Amino acid sequence: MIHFESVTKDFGTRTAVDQVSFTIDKPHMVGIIGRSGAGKSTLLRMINRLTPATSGRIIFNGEDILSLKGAMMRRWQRDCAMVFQQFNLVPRLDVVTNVMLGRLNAQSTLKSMFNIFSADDVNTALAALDRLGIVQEATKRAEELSGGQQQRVAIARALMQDPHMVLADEPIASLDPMNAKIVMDALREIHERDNKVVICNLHTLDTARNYCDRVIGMRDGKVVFDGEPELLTTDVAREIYGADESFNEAATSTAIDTPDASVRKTDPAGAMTPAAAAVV
Ligand SMILES: Nc1ncnc2c1ncn2[C@@H]1O[C@H](COP(=O)(O)OP(=O)(O)OP(=O)(O)O)[C@@H](O)[C@H]1O
Repeated sequence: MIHFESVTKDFGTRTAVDQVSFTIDKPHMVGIIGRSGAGKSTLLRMINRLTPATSGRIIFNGEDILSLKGAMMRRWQRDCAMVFQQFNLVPRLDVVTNVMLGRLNAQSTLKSMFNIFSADDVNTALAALDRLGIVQEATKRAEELSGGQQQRVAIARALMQDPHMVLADEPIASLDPMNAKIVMDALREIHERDNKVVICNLHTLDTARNYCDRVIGMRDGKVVFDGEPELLTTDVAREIYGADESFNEAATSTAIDTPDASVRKTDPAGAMTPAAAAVV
């Protein structure tokens, strides 16, 4: 599906991502972990073309997406929707318009300039908000919502792009554990129900273990671990984080409580329960 070949990013003399190669050949939910500065965000931003790579190739459907330009590049950016730590909503715009902004790349410049959306756009946006359990907030301004709600709006906006894959750059880093769980449940549900690749940068080991099918560990720009979460032992984690014997996993925990042992084994028809969605 997507193949990384010696992908490298230098910022001046600093190599943020160093010859990274791996393949995602199944619609997995992939977690990327590592200490601050390991290169996680830079890697994700290169996929989405927000940060230009220094060298290497990222092949998707036989095409090197790092060489796409103009309309083809914008098309690719629509195909791999990005969710950010700080949500990146337009605070004064209402929620449903924020969601419809996910369609901007798909319509004419004139329509985009005046935020002209069709009835179909409105209905699709409302359906996305409904799926995320926040359709009742559709007419509120984005700034009136809690952080967890705003992140769900951002995910609805990503869905509006009808992407091949969703990239999430530390989507729960600004959230409390309850909201973190709701947002991770939502990403997992998108992965399971729509069979989409979700690549998620995470600070916390327990979240990666609970939600991801595959975990990639980065250290100093290099991939130092790539495997199923079951293989992510404390020793391996110590290696990824470059920590000594005193390494305490709890220090990387968001304490997300997953009551049913593992959400990775939930009902594929809908991992996010309305009850969970209604809490925020
Ligand atoms: N625009 C930039 N200019 C210069 N250096 C940068 C830039 N962006 C990132 N870096 C450097 O690249 C390295 C990797 O940064 P990156 O943000 O990718 O790491 P990260 O693993 O996502 O960290 P965090 O978890 O703190 O977000 C760091 O040393 C960082 O200082």
